[in-house]
Amino acid sequence: MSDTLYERLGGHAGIDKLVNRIVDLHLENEVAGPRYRALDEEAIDHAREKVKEFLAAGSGGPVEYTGRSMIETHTGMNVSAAEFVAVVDDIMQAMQEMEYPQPVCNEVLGVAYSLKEEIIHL
Ligand code: HEM
Repeated sequence: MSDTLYERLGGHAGIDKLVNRIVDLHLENEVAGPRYRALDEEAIDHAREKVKEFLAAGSGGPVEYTGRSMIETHTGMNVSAAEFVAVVDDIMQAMQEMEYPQPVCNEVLGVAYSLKEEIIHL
């Protein structure tokens, strides 16, 4: 059997490092940054840990996602399509910096994009 996406992302350690970098990029992001900079440290830490769980569980890792659904989380924010693209750009930039192979980047891109309707304009 081929490796799960979780394994190709480097398992717990890989996802830990990847999501830390993604959230750092979000905080600096010109388009999406204000959303994250508005959170206090506790809320950012919480979101960071939930995103790690979400990615680990969703990629086939031995982890249970204990956070809220994407619809529940993002409802009331009225996230724009531009903010969505900005967030996906950060994910791709972090993955490129960490030199994941292109097929792994493409797979994560596909997963992220599939969530668009559960995140924007809610
Ligand atoms: C594929 C794209 C995305 C994924 C997988 C994702 C995932 C998540 C997860 C797992 C959480 C934590 C849920 C919880 O607290 O239980 C979260 C929180 C959050 N997300 Fe997203 N998100 C995405 C896109 C976006 C976009 C485009 C924005 C807007 C710029 C955004 C803004 C936020 C904010 C501000 C929080 C913190 C909410 C709070 O503390 O109440 N997210 N996201």
